[in-house]
Amino acid sequence: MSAQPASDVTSSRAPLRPVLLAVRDMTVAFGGVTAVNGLSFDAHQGEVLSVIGPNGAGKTSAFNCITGFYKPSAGRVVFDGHDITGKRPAIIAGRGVARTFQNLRLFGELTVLDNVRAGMHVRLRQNALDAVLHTPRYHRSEQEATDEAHRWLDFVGSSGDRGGAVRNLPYGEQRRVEIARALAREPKMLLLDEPAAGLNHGEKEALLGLLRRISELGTAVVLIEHDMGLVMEVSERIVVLNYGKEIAEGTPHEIRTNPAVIEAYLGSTDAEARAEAEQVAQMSDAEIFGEQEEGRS
Ligand SMILES: Nc1ncnc2c1ncn2[C@@H]1O[C@H](COP(=O)(O)OP(=O)(O)OP(=O)(O)O)[C@@H](O)[C@H]1O
Repeated sequence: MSAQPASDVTSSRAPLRPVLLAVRDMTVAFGGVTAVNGLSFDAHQGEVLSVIGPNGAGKTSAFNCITGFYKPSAGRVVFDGHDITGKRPAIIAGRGVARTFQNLRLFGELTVLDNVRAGMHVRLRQNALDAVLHTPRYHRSEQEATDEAHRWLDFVGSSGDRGGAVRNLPYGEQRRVEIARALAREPKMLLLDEPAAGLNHGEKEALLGLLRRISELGTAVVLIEHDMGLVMEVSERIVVLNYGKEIAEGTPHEIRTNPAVIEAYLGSTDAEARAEAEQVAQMSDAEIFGEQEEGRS
């Protein structure tokens, strides 16, 4: 199937790059709860797209369907021209989709380097015989993997001890290692579920730069995030969910001024969602967009 742009939503500044991910009429139901309700959106090659919405809006459920952890009850997911609807996570990962989770999923007892090398395992040119016999090819391939793991750790700005157990690193460092591991798969698309959660101000600034560097590699970044400052600064487009439905899609400026979005956040009974809305309301356009426009011109 050739992915057609979603027709039921509008964006005044449609990206010119080809569609990489096309989600169409996707519904996810758990018993009586419809977590995602007829969701359609596109993500384009190399863009940074954020998926936002109040708690329980269906963001993580949508991610879980795209990456094969849940099967949608209806609808289709097409990635890079392939129908991946309901396929297993390993198959979808093999197509070039990598992700991180809301809660860290690193191998805590393994070293930082081994965690990242685990991410590239699928790409290593080794066979079981090489591994058992420790052939020169095996040693070469192991050395290449180690060198590459160091490069990805440098890329994400990791400064912790790479030979020690990952669980001993501070939380923000572990987050970086998780992103390095996902990047080591050399994905076409990286989905990040709340990467800024638990980070301090400096770490969020570093994350912002990292997200831009990832998109400059040509990797599409799809982000679930509650930190509206980060979302508004880094995103080219934003998709907004509420009660499982898409209520808006557009540029940061369009989203920030969209009455349905303001209503969804300000009308929420969730204090965190209201705080997010206020955070955006208090930011000036120059604050949000000035630096971005400059950086991208
Ligand atoms: N495995 C599950 N079983 C039953 N209900 C679920 C399951 N996963 C999610 N839900 C429900 O689906 C709805 C959407 O949840 P989801 O976690 O996708 O929202 P979210 O937008 O990611 O929220 P948050 O911002 O809090 O992470 C919620 O009502 C949630 O309770």
